[in-house]
Amino acid sequence: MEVDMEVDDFVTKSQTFVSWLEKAGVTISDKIELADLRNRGAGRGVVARKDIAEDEVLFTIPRTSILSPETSALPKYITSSLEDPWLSLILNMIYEHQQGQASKWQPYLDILPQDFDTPMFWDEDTLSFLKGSAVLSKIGKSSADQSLTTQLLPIIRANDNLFYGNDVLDSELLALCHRMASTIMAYAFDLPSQDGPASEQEDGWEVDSNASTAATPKGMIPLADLLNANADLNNAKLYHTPDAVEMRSIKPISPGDELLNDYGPLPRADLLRRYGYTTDEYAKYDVVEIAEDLIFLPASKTLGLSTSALQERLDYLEEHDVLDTAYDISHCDSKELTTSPCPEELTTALNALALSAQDFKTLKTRSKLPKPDPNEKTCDLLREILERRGDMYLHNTYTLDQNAIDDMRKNWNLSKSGARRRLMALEVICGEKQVLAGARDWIEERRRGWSEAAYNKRQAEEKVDGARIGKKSKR
Ligand SMILES: C[S@@+](CC[C@H](N)C(=O)[O-])C[C@H]1O[C@@H](n2cnc3c(N)ncnc32)[C@H](O)[C@@H]1O
Repeated sequence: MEVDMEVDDFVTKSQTFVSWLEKAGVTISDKIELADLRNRGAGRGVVARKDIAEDEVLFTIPRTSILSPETSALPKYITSSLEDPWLSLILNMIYEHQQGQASKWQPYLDILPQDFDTPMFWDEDTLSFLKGSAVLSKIGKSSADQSLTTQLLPIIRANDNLFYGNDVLDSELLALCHRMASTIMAYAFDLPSQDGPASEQEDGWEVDSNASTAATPKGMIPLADLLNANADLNNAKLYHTPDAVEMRSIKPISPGDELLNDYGPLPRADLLRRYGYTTDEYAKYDVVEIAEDLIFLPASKTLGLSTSALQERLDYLEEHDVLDTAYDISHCDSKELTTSPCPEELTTALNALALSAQDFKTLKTRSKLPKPDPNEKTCDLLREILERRGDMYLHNTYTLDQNAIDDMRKNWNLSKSGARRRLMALEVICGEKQVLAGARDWIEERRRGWSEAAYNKRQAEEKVDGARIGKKSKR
């Protein structure tokens, strides 16, 4: 009975939303429709009803229907003190949410999620399944609590004529702020300025996700944000025109196929942190982040560098923009020895550390950097660094996790959020361990290449020497 009511509610909300879109001036191609994808754990999505060619407009949304600080009925002066566009949008969404039926966006707000699977909402026990992943330090619950509490709550309290905050506890308001923040993280788009050169383009311009900064204005774009994502099957893209946004196909789409956006090359840890889900298609973007404290000091000890010598080299690398607080190790093909799993900056830095005092002095005099290609010494250092990094996970092997994942996928009830979250955590961890294992294999392969080359060289030298001796003895 409860399930049926839930189904009805889901369907009714979808229908009300679709009727609202029409009233809001959204034009939708008759080749697509909203779909219920809960059976594959993907909520709502948009699917093709008919064949769609490349570069067809799938829907157009007037800028006036985008929910943003520009369009919300919340007076502008309320958010004028907020420099962060995220905070501004959170406040505008809270305002529109509290307006209920009086809000222009109510049918849209009604279909947005109220619960999230992002680690921000996990309990400590479930979070412990992510042990070892750098994502744990990026969840940022306490810093979010801090900025929401110190920047938004006072504005809500001070404007009780606009917000319904007075009969609500701080903890409830904070929970509402978090809900809106998480919605924005998974649903909002960057909104490029209406002015500027891009608006002169005739065909509209696509949002360049690389150009996104913390200061780029954000907005909630109804329907555009109902597209799910797939790193491999991306077939639609959002374009901006001066007065509207358009979703267009970027390849032919067949009836029944889902319209899929691309959230960018996100490792599964970030997909989980921002969107609260993981899929295998994003496994290729998995990385292992290694913090500097696991790298330079331990490497200097292995190399027998004094503290002052280490500092001198780090200062030099800093001057040349090579130092970072952390480096990402990525997937690699261990047979493809030219493509390293380590970023060039890391290899360059380790090569600089491994130089003799005299060679480092010469490098400095010439104001040069070592090549980013690892040599035998740096490979040894890298091997140690990867070992140390691997020790941060619960088990330094991924077979155990892979078995657990297979078991969970087969036998666990994944409609329960606890089970789902544990599975996603394990997928993240297992992916990272696989990256580490690949990097280790790559290093071993490289070392094998060197040993073989050294062996062949020795053999060749011995042959030459043998021939010489032979010649001598003949004489
Ligand atoms: C921009 S919304 C897409 C619309 C969403 N499905 C809904 O029902 O509201 C992003 C959210 O959709 C879900 N999602 C997106 N792509 C997915 C996929 N390939 N598989 C499962 N869930 C996905 C995630 O929960 C994510 O946080």
